[in-house]
Amino acid sequence: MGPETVAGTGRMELAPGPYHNGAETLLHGEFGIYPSKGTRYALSLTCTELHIQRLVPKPETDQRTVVALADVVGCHTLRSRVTTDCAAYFTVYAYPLKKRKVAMGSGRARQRTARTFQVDGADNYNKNQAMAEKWAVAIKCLVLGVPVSSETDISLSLLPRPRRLLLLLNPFGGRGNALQWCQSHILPMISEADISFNLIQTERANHARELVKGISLPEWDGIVTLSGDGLLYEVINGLMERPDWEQAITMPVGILPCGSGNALAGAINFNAGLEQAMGLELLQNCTVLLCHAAVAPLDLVSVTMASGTRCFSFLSVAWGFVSDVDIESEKYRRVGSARFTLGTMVRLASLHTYRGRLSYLPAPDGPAHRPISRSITVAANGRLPLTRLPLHRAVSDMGLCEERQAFRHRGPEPPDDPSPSPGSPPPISASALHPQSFIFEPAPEEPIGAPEGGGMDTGMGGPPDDLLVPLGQPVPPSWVTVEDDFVLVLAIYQTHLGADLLTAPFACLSDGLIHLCFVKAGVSRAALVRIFLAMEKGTHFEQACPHLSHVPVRAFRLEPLTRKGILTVDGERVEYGPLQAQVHCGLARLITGVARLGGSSC
Ligand SMILES: Nc1ncnc2c1ncn2[C@@H]1O[C@H](COP(=O)(O)OP(=O)(O)OP(=O)(O)O)[C@@H](O)[C@H]1O
Repeated sequence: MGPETVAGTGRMELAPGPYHNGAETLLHGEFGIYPSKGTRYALSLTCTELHIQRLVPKPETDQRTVVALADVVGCHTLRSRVTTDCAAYFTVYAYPLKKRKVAMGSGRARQRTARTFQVDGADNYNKNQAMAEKWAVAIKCLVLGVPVSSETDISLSLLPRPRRLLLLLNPFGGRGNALQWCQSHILPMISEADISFNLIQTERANHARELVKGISLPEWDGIVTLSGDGLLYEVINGLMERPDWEQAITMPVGILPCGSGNALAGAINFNAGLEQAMGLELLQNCTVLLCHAAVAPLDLVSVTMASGTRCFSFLSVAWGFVSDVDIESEKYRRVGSARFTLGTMVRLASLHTYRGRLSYLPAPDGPAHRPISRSITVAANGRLPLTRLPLHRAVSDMGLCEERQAFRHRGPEPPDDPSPSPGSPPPISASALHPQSFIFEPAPEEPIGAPEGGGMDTGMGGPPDDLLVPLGQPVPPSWVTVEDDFVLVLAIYQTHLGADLLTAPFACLSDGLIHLCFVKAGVSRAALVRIFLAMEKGTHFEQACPHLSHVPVRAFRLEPLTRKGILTVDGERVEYGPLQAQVHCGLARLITGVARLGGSSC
């Protein structure tokens, strides 16, 4: 069905129906375009798309442009500097993925499009402005996940107030181009999304950690790191070290990948259903998602070392091949993510094995979802100054100026429901993927749960590790122990180990599971290479390599018996020696940009 004249109005409008694949049309109207060339367009807005159909001059074909709202970051209303112009305007900012010719890389990039429509149906400005605002509000609501239907009375009061984000940038992350990417790609986009921000460059390791320990949290709607995974690790641990950690850790955190590994960004990209991406494409994807505001619960794993040090990890604990490559490849940092390929080749040439004892508490068939009561208070007693970029050049150059929109507070966020999403994939059961290992302490009849004595209290902040006993004591009888020679042991809780390494495709952000993966000695170099190559697509488990095992667990203990080695937590080197860990389901909140059941907005 094509455009039709709506009776009584004399205006060409798009009618809902098969034209929009059956999706409900929320708004439709006919507008000019800016700069004006006499061209007229019919616009139709559904929950997921903006359809743009040229009407005058009539196109020879029935071609229309469809803008996916998933690619839209914001919409602004504008007015002409010419006072006699009674038209109002609105601009839609979108970043669709486009193929481009490049010598290397994926050959895709998001390209900014800013389309400005002229609302001129009425003969006075106020009426045209009200219509432009209605469109801008509807588009922004859809981008932010505010429910809108054709019955909704669309007005400014539907919109939450603009978000305030604390951006922390490590100028030395990855290849050191975080600041440049921030200025050229991130800040223009988040300004178009009406996000206020304060950008702070870290000056040293642990700066971000100290900073988040001291900030006034109600001033912010989220803390976002512009670096690799290491800076977010600092933020998470800084929040957990606060006396008010229980409230602090509910602060939504986000990541804009400017590091070399970018594992969590890879997981966020995957969670959003986007194609695997690297470099600038991944950064653009994550920035678009950040503009979409949706927040999801994120599992944290509490890791305790022999010295009693406890930290909170969102990604992985690694020993052997993975941690060796990670730390030894630091010296190739200038080549960016290729440092891992280089490091892998060097390590393969001198493949080490490590003897160790690995004990774990297998996960029961269902995911470990423990609801955590949380609420966020939003106050407006700004302490750190908020900065706002001047509006994007393209707007001010056009002879139009930005409308000031009076955003109204919607009051404090209601407590969100951290209950499991019914849509999440079922967990892989321990029995389905049980490793062919020598088991020391089988005790299948023991109930899985807290050990006698109620678990371990570290005396530090954070929730008690109710599944662990002190490192000096034997693991509870319900645990399984494997003693062997390993090439690598990797406890991973997100899908990705690097932006292009889909290591645990079955993992979810908050499935309450630690995916314990290990490769035992005896694996050939060729088989190991095949595993890592297949990991790019996440098909390595389909190879049925007898040396590769995966067990979903709730807690584990790793006791290295080889004297020297490297242990990492989220890619950061930690003391070498015994350590143990347990998962805390959905303890943190991650800005994912994709609304899921149980999620919320920041
Ligand atoms: N200004 C700074 N100077 C030196 N080190 C810093 C600074 N800011 C942060 N760091 C430290 O740099 C380390 C690396 O940072 P980050 O992990 O963010 O980048 P990366 O290593 O390039 O990325 P990835 O972890 O994804 O490989 C972290 O341990 C962090 O604590």
